[in-house]
Amino acid sequence: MDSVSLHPLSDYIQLPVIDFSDQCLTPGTSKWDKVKTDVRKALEDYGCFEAFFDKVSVELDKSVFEAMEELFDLPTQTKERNVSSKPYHGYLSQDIYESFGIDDANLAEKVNEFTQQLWPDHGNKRISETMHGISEKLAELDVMVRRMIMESFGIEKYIDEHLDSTNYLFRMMKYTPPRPHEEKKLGLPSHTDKNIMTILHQYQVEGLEIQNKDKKWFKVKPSHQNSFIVMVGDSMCAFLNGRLASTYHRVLVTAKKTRYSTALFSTPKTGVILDSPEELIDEEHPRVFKPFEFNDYRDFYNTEAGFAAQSTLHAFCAL
Ligand SMILES: O=C(O)CCC(=O)C(=O)O
Ligand SMILES: [Fe+2]
Repeated sequence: MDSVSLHPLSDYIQLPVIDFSDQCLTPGTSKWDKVKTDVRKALEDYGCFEAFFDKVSVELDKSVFEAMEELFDLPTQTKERNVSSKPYHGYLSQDIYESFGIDDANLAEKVNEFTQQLWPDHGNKRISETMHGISEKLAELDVMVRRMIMESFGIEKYIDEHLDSTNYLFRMMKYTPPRPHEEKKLGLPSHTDKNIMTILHQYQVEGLEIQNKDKKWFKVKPSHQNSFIVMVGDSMCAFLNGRLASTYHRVLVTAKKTRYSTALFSTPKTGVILDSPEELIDEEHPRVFKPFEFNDYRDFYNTEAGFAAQSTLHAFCAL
């Protein structure tokens, strides 16, 4: 982990805010095309944007927050029962950072399996419904954004195949506040997400920071409670032949309050080979990456070389 003392306190950035709350936001409408243009521009400029999305109601948001408090309050031994066959998909704990993971969180039975890991007798219906509820809604947002991105690059004919080749991981994060004598603490070091797209949400306590094109760090402060930060991951970057870059981000905690956040990651399914459609490769845009399988990429990230690389994606598969 890089040393916190190297990080001066960052300024705030106002990311583009894009409104996804319109019930009539459907493909083919002029409203859709306008939002699509904004999404493409924001992702070219920042690799991320703030989505205003009121399909996640204030009540649901509150239930997710309360459920997280309850989950993280469980004894460590219980929390460690959240395991997954995939590395880094289960319960993790390192220094001030702790997190749970739910594979295929948009499917009710998979979320039930998660609560059954923690409460083997009868699961936890309330928490299952809450976590499934938010994952389902955020998956809708993810699908809209990916559809817009693909349309904007003229590769809409691959949308169904692309959507079929991915699944969702939902993670819940807790960051313990720095001790009284500490000004700040790095909760997550600088990284790009390895998956396709990520939708992040922080609960009241800030800490998420992103790097802009000039490599300067900025604190992200969403402008609404119903805001979600939508980010390009390395797999989307590779799929688009590098036409959108993934965003470097980190969590630097300065507040004296516990920070909770959630993330929905759209992720390539096991066995799927990530390759750019031929429409995105021409003389002006030569092929940037070799095709790859996502698990191989994640395994590479877990090696010393992969973790140390300035860009894991380039180190792994750049031509
Ligand atoms: O907690 C956050 O806001 C960010 C989490 C994150 O970047 C990640 O889990 O990859
Ligand atoms: Fe991340």
